[in-house]
Amino acid sequence: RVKGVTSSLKKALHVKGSGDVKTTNMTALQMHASFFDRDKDGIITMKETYQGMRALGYSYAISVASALFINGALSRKTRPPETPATITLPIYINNIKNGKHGSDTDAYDSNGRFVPKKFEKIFKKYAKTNPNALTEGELDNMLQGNKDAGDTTGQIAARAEWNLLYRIAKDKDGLLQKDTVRGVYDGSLFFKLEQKRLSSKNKKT
Ligand code: HEM
Repeated sequence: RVKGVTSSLKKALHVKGSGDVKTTNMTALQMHASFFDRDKDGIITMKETYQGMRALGYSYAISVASALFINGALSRKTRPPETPATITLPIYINNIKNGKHGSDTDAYDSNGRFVPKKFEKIFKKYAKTNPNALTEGELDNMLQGNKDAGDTTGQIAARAEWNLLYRIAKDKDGLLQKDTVRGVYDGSLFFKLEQKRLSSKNKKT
């Protein structure tokens, strides 16, 4: 259960009423991926990855490249054995834990559940300037520190994930706040950022 969840997240997860969101059947990693499942059918097509990225404010080029890379990397890993491969490279949210790679923070366990201790460790170890935020340099130190030997793929994937995050989620001082990073793990940050963009667009028109 996620307490204090925003109304936008509830809406996005199709939850009605004022109680907590029941996410008992979803791991944090499944919720992270679910933002991109625009039609909520459990599958993320390349088009949906692209649309999700655009909704977060990424450029056309970054969104196209991310859709190709992310779906390219995760479709085969998450496809159920009985399901035939297709060139549209869908990602299957049920099996998203199979998309985990090395050189990460371990804040998702092997089942895709959130591990608070590992999340806290990020800030204890690397947030030297401010206890509750990472500077760009500290983020780089973290990526260096998380490197597993001989794991080029994991290192590239981890760098891509954190660079993408930094781009849209840094504050006006260039800091990645702890609360913000927490929101990436259950996907709530994505819903919040989309909502923020939508409401600022509406104000302009
Ligand atoms: C704007 C888009 C995205 C951003 C900013 C982002 C960011 C992140 C971050 C920061 C992590 C944590 C890595 C760590 O703990 O070291 C992560 C993990 C992960 N993300 Fe995303 N992500 C995005 C889109 C996606 C999409 C579209 C998918 C697939 C549907 C996805 C699947 C995963 C998976 C499988 C992991 C686990 C990696 C691991 O722990 O080994 N992400 N992501």
